Amino acid sequence: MDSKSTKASPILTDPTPINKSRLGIYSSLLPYSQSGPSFSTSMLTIPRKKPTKLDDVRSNGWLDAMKASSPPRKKLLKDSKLEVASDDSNVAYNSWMVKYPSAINSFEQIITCAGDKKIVIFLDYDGTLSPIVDDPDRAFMSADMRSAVRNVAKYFPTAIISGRSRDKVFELVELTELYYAGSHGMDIISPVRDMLSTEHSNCIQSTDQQGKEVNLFQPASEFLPMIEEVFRALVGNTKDIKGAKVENHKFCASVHYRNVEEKSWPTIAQLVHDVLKDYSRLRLTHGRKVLEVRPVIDWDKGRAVEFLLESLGLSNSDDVLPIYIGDDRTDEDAFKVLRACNRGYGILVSSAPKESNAFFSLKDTSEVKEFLESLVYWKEHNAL
Ligand SMILES: O=P(O)(O)OC[C@H]1O[C@H](O[C@H]2O[C@H](CO)[C@@H](O)[C@H](O)[C@H]2O)[C@H](O)[C@@H](O)[C@@H]1O
Repeated sequence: MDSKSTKASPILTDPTPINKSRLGIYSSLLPYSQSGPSFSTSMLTIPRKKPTKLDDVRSNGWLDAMKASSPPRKKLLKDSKLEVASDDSNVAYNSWMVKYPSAINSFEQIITCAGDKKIVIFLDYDGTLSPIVDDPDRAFMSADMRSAVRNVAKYFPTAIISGRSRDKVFELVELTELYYAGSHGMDIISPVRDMLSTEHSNCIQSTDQQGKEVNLFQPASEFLPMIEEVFRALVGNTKDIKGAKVENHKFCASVHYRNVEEKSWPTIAQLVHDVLKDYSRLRLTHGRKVLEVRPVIDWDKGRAVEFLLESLGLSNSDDVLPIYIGDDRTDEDAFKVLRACNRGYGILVSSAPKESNAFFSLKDTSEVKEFLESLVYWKEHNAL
């Protein structure tokens, strides 16, 4: 393996105060700020409440984020009150779709805009290619979805960008014709390009499972032992919480609370917080009923999209139309990149209204499949 690097590392040597804010622990929100009040205390005596065990996660916003982290599953309608509520949510969803139109209904508009441009497809995995299920180990992709992705990849360069480890997502997708980025884009396999490997630090030439020469880019490689250590601590700390599950995704770790009783959410959040407080170079982000622990580096799914476009020789080009389909908060970083450079489209998969940087929406994984199939049909029947 030949490691060449010249460009600055994306690793941020973050000073502690910034890390605290990244963790959501703003000093002004802490019950007992170390810095003290900015006005004279001789004028005013503020009675201070004794901190309780769960104050950290109540004050830093983790709990609110956890409650809002995934749309509730549809309940069976048993009475008329629920029917009214359902009608209301349909109205809310339909008016939300004015801002985020269906990518299926807007298909003509999308392909008109594509014109002769080269379409590049980026796909998230969980909630996009496989429906959200209770057990992350059983989030399988249907055979029809696999076939839709395989067909899309015949005509358009296609990459999967997942929060899971690259190996895990490859095991689930099983398609060798795609490019894969695991650990929220912190572990990327891309085609060999000499120019690229000298521009990015931590980019090395390697071989993939099929023995093909590839570029392996791992901007957070130095965090590997730290994530392993934190993973063990998280497993230990949460072992008595019924339903909790911790996954090691190589450059990040996930703590799932989907199967944990809601009354124990403050406890699990506090236990994760207790581990993280000793790691100022790690931060926490929120996914769908999952707390995600990741390095404080200037790298995310958006940067991964830019990197992959560059690896494919398709960056800075007006004849390229990237389309990114994803359902999660981490996908917003990719939507933002596409919106900021004013090319390509983010498509949010959501059955509930939520603010997004995407341009279009799809309701669920079956609509994702339909959209991918439409692209293939269009390519086979209309494109040159
Ligand atoms: O970037 P993604 O490919 O969407 O991965 C994000 C997380 O996905 C998985 O968790 C989510 O899906 C599970 C299976 O449906 C579900 O049980 C869980 O509640 C969801 O959060 C994965 O297990 C996580 O590690 C990923 O970070």
